Amino acid sequence: MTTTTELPTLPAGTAVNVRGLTKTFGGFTAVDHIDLDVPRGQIFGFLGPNGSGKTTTIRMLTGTLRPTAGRVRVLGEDVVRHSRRVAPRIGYMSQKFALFEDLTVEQNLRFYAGVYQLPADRFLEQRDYVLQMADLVGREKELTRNLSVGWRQRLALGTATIHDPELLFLDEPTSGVDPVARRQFWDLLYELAGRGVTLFVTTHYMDEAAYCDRLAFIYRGRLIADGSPAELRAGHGRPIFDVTLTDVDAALSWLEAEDWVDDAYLSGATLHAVLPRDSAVTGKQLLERLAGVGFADAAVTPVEPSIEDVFVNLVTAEERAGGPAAVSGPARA
Ligand SMILES: Nc1ncnc2c1ncn2[C@@H]1O[C@H](COP(=O)(O)OP(=O)(O)OP(=O)(O)O)[C@@H](O)[C@H]1O
Repeated sequence: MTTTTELPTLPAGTAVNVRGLTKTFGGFTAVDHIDLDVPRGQIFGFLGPNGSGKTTTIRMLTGTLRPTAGRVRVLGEDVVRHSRRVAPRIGYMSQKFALFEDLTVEQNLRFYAGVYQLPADRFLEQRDYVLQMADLVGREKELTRNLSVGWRQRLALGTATIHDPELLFLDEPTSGVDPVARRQFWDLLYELAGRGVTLFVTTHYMDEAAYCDRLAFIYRGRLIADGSPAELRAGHGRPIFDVTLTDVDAALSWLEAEDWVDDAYLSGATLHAVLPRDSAVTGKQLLERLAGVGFADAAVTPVEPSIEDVFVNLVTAEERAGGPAAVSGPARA
């Protein structure tokens, strides 16, 4: 049942404050007692694999889905009780880009300005800003259906910000676009953050984590860590070696079976071998052991943990501790 008691006062600098947020669909728990605090003016990255509960969380934060339990406060308002007060102050760019294909770029912007009841003069001001910010100047009259995915993504950002929101939720905004367009899109997000907009961004691209001020990891509906990228990396605390060689699959199997190796997995084209926190095994010894079992062409380099390493480590720990059985739940109702 949703809590309806008055909530205690929050520090002024908090954009999102969530306690015990839970959503169940039938017998399946998609979001499981999440606590979150997002400071104003920050880029907050909400990371997790497909089906981990990111969209369900965002929908509860934006007031479009009622929580099964828990408290949600956005910009100081209780979203469950006062979603109408919050709506004009937030923007939401959904995973599927809610754009009208048969309308032009400008008509889409005008439509969303209408949804937010922007006065005509304010619309003109905001339209000019959004077109310039999203680099859409000159494309005002183009039909949305004729735009490439990258341009649609920019237009979707434009429609989500046409009313100049204080807080913007972006659900996998860079999904399905090439790495160059992804990088350029992040530049747009930095521009918005530079104007003081708080950004809550979900992604399953681990490299995008580095662009965020603060991160939270969700896995199977549960929050398994949060902190700044530096804090999360420092918390990893175990030696990692990058292993390059020809027979990656065989080396992976061998490393996984060795009891002096904590974890081994593919990281891009190379292998990462994670040793226990108190391991005395050096890179040179690891190389010798690999050579000793026939991996003669192996090269070993010590590396600092990336955010992906941190996430793999957390997921492994969660699984060893016996988390819920399946990442995917039932089909959507
Ligand atoms: N309306 C619904 N009815 C039943 N199950 C649902 C519903 N919405 C979401 N789910 C399930 O809840 C789980 C979390 O889904 P959610 O969309 O929040 O994940 P996600 O992390 O956003 O992943 P993706 O990026 O793939 O959308 C999934 O197992 C999904 O199938």
